[in-house]
Amino acid sequence: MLKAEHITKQYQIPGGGHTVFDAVSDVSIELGDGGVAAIVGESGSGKSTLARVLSYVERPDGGRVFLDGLEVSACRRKELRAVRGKVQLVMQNALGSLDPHQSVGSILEEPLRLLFHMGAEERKQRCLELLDMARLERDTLRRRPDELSGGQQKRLCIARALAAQPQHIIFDESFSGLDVTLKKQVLDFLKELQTELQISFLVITHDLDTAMYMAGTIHVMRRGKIIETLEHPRSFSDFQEPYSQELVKAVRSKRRALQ
Ligand SMILES: Nc1ncnc2c1ncn2[C@@H]1O[C@H](COP(=O)(O)OP(=O)(O)OP(=O)(O)O)[C@@H](O)[C@H]1O
Repeated sequence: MLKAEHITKQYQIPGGGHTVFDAVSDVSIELGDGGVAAIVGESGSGKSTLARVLSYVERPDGGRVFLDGLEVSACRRKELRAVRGKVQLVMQNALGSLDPHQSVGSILEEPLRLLFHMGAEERKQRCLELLDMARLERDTLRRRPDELSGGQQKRLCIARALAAQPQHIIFDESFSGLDVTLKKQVLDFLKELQTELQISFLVITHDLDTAMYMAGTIHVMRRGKIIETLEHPRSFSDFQEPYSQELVKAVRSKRRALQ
């Protein structure tokens, strides 16, 4: 269970001297083991900042983050080693987050060596399993990331996240930049994977449609705060907050534009 209590994260206002603002303000959220949740909100609402705090890439300025009862937000670097890899963050820019000089094989082998100290033969075997899980051809192993399609690059990022044997994977706008058909393929693949592995997924998106398609629990975020949380919404009309209704309108107009 990943649990955040009263998280606040501040940044300096650009050009504002030492004046700070709350990018995330008093957010509490719980991610159970298994299941899919989503955070939806427009650009700048604090979603990525919260994702970085939840995956202990950044420390909060206020509040606490717990993983299975361990207060990770208070852990020193050395203490974090025990839980390294348990929360994985998959970013929007797949290619940018992959080393272009490394082969797919060495990208996948790195976490296996660092986290599990696997020997060469075991690593090779595990890499093949990871490719299978991510529905990538086995001969992908020798290729470089820039030789893969956009969809394959996303799958590689997912395979790399899976290499760490995580309990939670946070997908931060990981599906934007894909065309409609490819996006649906990736989302369907993730749903299958989640059912198969029972890892908890947190999907971060500005698109309410994606959130509804993927998640059982939907948190709506605005100006650093979670303003509405719905469990298993059946339709857009379940959303009550006026801002959530604005997101609904955005989905409807996007659907009209695609017709
Ligand atoms: N490292 C940083 N330093 C200073 N300000 C930052 C930093 N990271 C984010 N911010 C600011 O914090 C606010 C929230 O940004 P964040 O990226 O978390 O929003 P978001 O909802 O993920 O947006 P998007 O959907 O565009 O990625 C924004 O005003 C952003 O400019």
